[in-house]
Amino acid sequence: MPMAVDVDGVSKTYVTDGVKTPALNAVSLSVGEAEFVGICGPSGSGKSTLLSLIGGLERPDRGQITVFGQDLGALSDSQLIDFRKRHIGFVFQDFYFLEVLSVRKNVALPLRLRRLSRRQIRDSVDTALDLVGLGHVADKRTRYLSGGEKQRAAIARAFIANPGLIICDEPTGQLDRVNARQVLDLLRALSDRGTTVVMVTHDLVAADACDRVILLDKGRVEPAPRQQAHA
Ligand SMILES: Nc1ncnc2c1ncn2[C@@H]1O[C@H](COP(=O)(O)OP(=O)(O)OP(=O)(O)O)[C@@H](O)[C@H]1O
Repeated sequence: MPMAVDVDGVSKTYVTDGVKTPALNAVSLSVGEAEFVGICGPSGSGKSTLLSLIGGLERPDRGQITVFGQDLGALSDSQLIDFRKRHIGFVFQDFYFLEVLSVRKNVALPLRLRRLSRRQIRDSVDTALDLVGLGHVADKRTRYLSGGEKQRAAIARAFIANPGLIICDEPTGQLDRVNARQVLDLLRALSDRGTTVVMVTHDLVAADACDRVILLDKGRVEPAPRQQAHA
């Protein structure tokens, strides 16, 4: 399977007011193209740090992160921003919507950097909103959406520019069972059509929806549990 993400010997320590907090320690892992991978582990184990390093939002102290064959460490800050815009979609718990704008305008934002006509943007946004079941609220301001609707709008915004990789931090964390299922089904559909999905989650149902789960503990990857031999 071709690899979408390669993390090789990555360490990260935060330093705040002279206090060092190790977050990741010699982490190595790979995620295949179109794989849907969950990252689980106790609070403080380094899940969000790993996600932001893979997403190129932060840089590691040591080690190498390669996304679709590109060593992120070899890119300047502006090249990294450009790489993120072209290849990575983000779904965070805080939605970072421009709340005074409509759902349609928020979802269209990643397309504004592309040379597309208004008509092409409108068609893409309509298709994306239909896919996440939000066509009927396209002209509402995002501040008036429910939690589940906001999460689905965030997913539409993450995939509208067709990135190869989508990373999500607790996308079902604040949702009831029905809305969580819808979000997981959407992420599965994206993976089925070739998008790589990496998702941090505490939720067992969400973890169960993944092709594979990577366990972190105290900044290290836990070895995958061995298959139990049945008597
Ligand atoms: N910006 C930061 N500055 C200082 N320390 C940080 C920062 N971000 C994370 N940390 C620390 O790094 C460690 C790993 O944090 P991280 O947020 O990656 O864990 P997590 O597994 O995502 O936790 P949670 O499940 O609670 O969100 C923790 O000890 C945390 O306090």
